[in-house]
Amino acid sequence: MKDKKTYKPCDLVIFGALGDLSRRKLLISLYRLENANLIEPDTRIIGIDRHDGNDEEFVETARKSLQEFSSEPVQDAVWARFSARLSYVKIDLTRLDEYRLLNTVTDNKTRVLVNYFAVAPFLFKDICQGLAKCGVLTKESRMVMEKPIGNDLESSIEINDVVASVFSEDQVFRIDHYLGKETVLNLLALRFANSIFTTNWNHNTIDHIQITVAEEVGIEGRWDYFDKTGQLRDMLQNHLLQILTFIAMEPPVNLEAKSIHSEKIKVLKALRPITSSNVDEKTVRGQYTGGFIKGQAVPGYLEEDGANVVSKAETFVALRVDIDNWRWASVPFYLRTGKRLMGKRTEIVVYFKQLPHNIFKDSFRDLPPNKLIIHLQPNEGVEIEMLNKIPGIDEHIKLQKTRLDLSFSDAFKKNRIFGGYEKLVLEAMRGNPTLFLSREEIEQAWTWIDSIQDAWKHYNESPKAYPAGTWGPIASVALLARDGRAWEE
Ligand SMILES: NC(=O)C1=CN([C@@H]2O[C@H](COP(=O)(O)OP(=O)(O)OC[C@H]3O[C@@H](n4cnc5c(N)ncnc54)[C@H](OP(=O)(O)O)[C@@H]3O)[C@@H](O)[C@H]2O)C=CC1
Ligand SMILES: O=C1O[C@H](COP(=O)(O)O)[C@@H](O)[C@H](O)[C@H]1O
Repeated sequence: MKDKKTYKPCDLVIFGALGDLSRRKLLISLYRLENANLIEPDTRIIGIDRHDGNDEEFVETARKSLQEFSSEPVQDAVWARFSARLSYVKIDLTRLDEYRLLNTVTDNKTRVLVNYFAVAPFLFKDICQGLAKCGVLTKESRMVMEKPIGNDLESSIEINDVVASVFSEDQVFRIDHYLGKETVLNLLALRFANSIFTTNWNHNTIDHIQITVAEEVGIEGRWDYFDKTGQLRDMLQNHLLQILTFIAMEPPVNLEAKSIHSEKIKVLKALRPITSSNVDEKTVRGQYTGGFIKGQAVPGYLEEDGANVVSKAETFVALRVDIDNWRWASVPFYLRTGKRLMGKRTEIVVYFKQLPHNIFKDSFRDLPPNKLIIHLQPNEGVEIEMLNKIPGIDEHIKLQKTRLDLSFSDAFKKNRIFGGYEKLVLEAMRGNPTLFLSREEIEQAWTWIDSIQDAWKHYNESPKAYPAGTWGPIASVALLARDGRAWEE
C-alpha cells in the first residue's frame, strides 16, 4: 500500500451532483471521510448538474442530505472543513460547449481530476466528449462509474467502448459497492492469512457453499429501473458474483489490482453455463405479493407505485452454480437474493463434509457437519459451528453443537466500520484500483448472466409468487432439497 502522504489532492467532479446517488451516498460518504480526516487538505469537491444553483445552494443541499440520510449528527468543525471544499457549476451535460466552464473551477496541474459519473449511462458519451473537448483531462485523470454497466453484454460493451474512447483502462474505476464492505474484504484475510482455511478450502473438505443476500426493502420507488432489470441483473450479476469470486478464486500473487482481477476472471470463466437445457433444475425466479415485514403490511410488487400489472420481472432469484475447475469439482454454490424477504441478511455459509464414520451415536445419528458462517451485514462477523462435549460425568460422551463467535464489533471495538461507498470513494481519490472491476470481469459476468436470461426468455414463464416477509418461493427450498440439502435459516 502507498504511504498516505504520497497521495495527491483531487478535484473530485460529481456529474449529477443534485441526483439521488450523490445526495444519498456520495456526499454522506465524503463527509464521513472528512470526519475521519482522510481527505487530503487541498482536495475540492465540484458539483455539476443541470439545475440553476451556486456554491452556497450546493452547500445547503449537502447539509440537507446529511440531515436526511445520515444517522450521525453534523459536527460544526468537520462541517466547516467539508463545506469549504464544495462548489457548484451548472452545466447541461448534453451541450458540449458548456464543458469549458470546468476550466474555471478545476486545476489539473496541482490536482488529479477525478470524474464521478453519477448520471444515467446515456449521458456518458456526452460527458466523455465534453471532457475531451474542453481540455481538462490529463493522463492522471480518472473516471468513476456505477453499476449497472449495461443491461446485457452488448450494452455493456457499448458503454465500455464509449468510456474507452477517452479514458484508458487504468483510468477507469468501476464501482461495486459490495467490494467496499469491510466483511467482503475480510474474505481475503480469512482465506489467505489463516492456514486452517487455506488448507481446507476445496472439494476435499467442503460439501457446498451458500450465499444469501436477503433484502427487506422493496423496489423503493424505482419501478422504471427495476422492472427492466430484475433481481438477477440488479444484484446477482454484480454483488453476488463478486462475493462468489472472492470465495472461489485461487490465491493471488499479491494484493495488486492486476493479480486479483486475473484470479477473479478465471473463476467467472469456469462458471458452468446455465442454458435452456438445465435452467429449470438450476434456477428459481420469484416475485413478491403483499405481506408483512416486521408486523407492517407491505404491498406486492404489482401494487407498487408505477407498477405494470403484466410484469414478469423477478424480485427473487435462487441458483445452483457449478464451477468447473479442479478446486471446486462437485462443490455446488447455492446463491439466492430477493427483495421483501423476512430480514436484511447477507451471509456466506460454508458447509464442510460430514465425517466418514460416527462414534458418537448417543448424541447424533448423523454427525452434523462443521459450518463456517460469514456474516457480511448486519452484525459483521465470523462464526464456526462445531461439536463439543457437554461438560459432565455421564457414562456416555454427549455432544452439542456450539458456535465460536467472532463479532467484529466486539473484537475491534475501537475501529469504526466504514461503509462500502466511503471506502471506494476514498480509494478512487487515492487512485488505488484494487477494489474496482475490470472491463473483462464485467463482460465475462454478463456473458454468463445473458445465457440465464435467454433461457428464461425461451420458456417465458411467470415468476413464482411469494408473500413479502418470507424467504422466497417454496421452489427455492426444492432447489436444495433435490440435492439433499437445505438453506441455512
Ligand atoms: N441512486 C442510487 O442509490 C444508485 C444509483 N446508481 C446509478 O447511478 C446513476 C445515477 O443515479 P441517480 O442518482 O439515482 O439518478 P438521478 O436521476 O437521481 O440523478 C442524476 C442527476 O443528473 C441530472 N441530470 C440529468 N440529465 C442531465 C444533464 N443533461 N445535464 C446535467 N445534469 C443532468 C439529473 O437532473 P434531473 O433530476 O433534472 O433529471 C439528476 O440531478 C445511475 O446510473 C444509477 O443506475 C447506482 C447505484 C445506486
Ligand atoms: O446495488 C444495489 O444494492 C442495493 C442493496 O445494497 P445494500 O448495501 O443495502 O445491501 C439494492 O437494494 C439495490 O436494488 C441495488 O441496485
